[in-house]
Amino acid sequence: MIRQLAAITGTARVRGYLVTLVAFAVAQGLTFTLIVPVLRALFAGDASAAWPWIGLLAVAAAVCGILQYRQAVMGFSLGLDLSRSLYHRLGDHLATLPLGWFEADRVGRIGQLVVQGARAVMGVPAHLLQPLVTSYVTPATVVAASLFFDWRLGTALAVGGAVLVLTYRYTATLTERLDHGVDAAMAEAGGRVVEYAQAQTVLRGFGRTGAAHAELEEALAGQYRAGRRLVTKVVPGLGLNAMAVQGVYTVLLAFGTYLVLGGPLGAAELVALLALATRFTEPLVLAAELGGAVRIGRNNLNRFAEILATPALPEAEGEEGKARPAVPEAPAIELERVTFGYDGSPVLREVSLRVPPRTMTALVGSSGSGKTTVTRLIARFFDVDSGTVRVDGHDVRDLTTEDLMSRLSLVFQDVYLFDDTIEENIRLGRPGATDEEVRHAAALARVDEIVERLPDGWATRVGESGATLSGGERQRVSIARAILKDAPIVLLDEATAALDPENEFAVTEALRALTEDRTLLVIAHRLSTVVAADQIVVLDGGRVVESGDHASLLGRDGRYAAFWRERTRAAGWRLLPS
Ligand SMILES: Nc1ncnc2c1ncn2[C@@H]1O[C@H](COP(=O)(O)OP(=O)(O)OP(=O)(O)O)[C@@H](O)[C@H]1O
Repeated sequence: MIRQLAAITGTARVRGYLVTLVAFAVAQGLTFTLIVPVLRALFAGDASAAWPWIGLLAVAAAVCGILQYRQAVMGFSLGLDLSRSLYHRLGDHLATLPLGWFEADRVGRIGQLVVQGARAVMGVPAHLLQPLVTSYVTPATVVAASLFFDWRLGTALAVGGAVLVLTYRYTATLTERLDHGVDAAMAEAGGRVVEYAQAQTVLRGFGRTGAAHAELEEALAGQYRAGRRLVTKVVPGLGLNAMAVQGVYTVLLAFGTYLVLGGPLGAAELVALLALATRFTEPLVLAAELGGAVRIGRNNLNRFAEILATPALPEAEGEEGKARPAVPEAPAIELERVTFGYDGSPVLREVSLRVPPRTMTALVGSSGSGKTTVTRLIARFFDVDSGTVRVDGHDVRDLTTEDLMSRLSLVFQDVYLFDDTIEENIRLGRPGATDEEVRHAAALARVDEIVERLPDGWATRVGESGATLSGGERQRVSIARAILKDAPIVLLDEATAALDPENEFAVTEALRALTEDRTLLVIAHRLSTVVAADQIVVLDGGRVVESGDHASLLGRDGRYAAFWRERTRAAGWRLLPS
């Protein structure tokens, strides 16, 4: 855990904190132990011999107080720096990760980690390291200092301490294994509750009202079972710990009394022994209780470390803000024998296609044939396994992210709108755009019609993820963004969901404004788009099986002709002889 902390905030900071902590714990142990000479002098009736020790005790207590203050300040500031540094490093690293890494469940987990995990990690120095270090160093100092004053006293405390540490270690291992089970069961139950809440529309729509949701019930039962197993182990463990404390205490008392009666130990030492035993067991009990919290802290640090260790896409060298000129005569988009798989098995196999500048290419194919994957590779969400993806004649790996993205507008189906005004959501397309330019793009995408209906017009916030807008309206805002961005190449995934006639018309108009005089690669779902394309590329099982224009492909009577017949039948169209 210390190594992980050092990796995040720097070795020197952590080392400085640990040194202060150890100094504080030693000072605390010495302060406790100085009671021995004081008591010894007082019991001997020699007050003048007691005063120097009392003076030393006061100095040690003052030093201890100063060090305690110092380590507390250092611990809290280290915690704050830790969370700040984690946020920064996480933010910097996320910006370099492949876009394809950001799947919905990952984003959810990052959210959880940032909110809960960072808070837990923040408390690690002050709430975990401090008690842990003092729990062991203070008793060890007490033992060492007692040995100096009286070897029998020191030996008795050392043996008692060792018995307690061993007992606590044993009970900790009993619960440690079960802790993992409880963690997993709690995570599963938490996930199921969230899923249950999110799936309410579906559940109610299919008559599954009330609490009857088998997966949730099973997860909650699993959590209960894991909790019970933990209780059955923890309670005996706690009992064993308590018995060990009482046992050590009793044995120390009996042993001390025996030594006093036998002569070698004085009453002062016996009182000191019992007083020290009390101070001594407290930190050890605390250390035993901290086991679970240490594991949680370590797990959270591990989760952060895992994200930070995710390799970034290698970034090409290039001058900031400077785009490479397009290679003359090169296709705007070119895939050359591209093979790619998300997790090993290829999803695209030897795919080659060329999209000349200012033409429209339609990608068609059955669900899962790889259409979306082609567009993701062009936008470099991932790097290809083999082959090359070129934009304006350059391998996308040779373009900086900024340069590549300045050439592309992505209009995909999962439109993300921020909880801000429509205007600001559109401005995301080009942050430096003037109000007039934003309004102009909005008008071309027919977003101004939406704004007229909103209660506060342009100032209306669209809610989280644009929740107050319909699917078609959200898409129009995303098209307005792309119009404002004014990139020469547009990658478009046409809406599959049926839009109402008004939205359908508006979206078609908006797309016309966006795609005019641009290079367009579209995952086509509408037959009118397919017919209008300069080139149609048919994908099947990750391979290009046919390409050409509508008439030539129909004439070939192959896969495309079959696709066309099926789609026209489904849409209620009749295929007219050409
Ligand atoms: N992030 C991912 N991780 C793993 N596999 C994926 C991922 N995205 C897609 N796939 C798989 O890759 C294959 C191609 O998916 P892709 O989304 O490119 O197809 P598609 O032709 O666009 O399908 P659809 O028309 O249904 O959107 C599918 O088998 C899919 O399960």
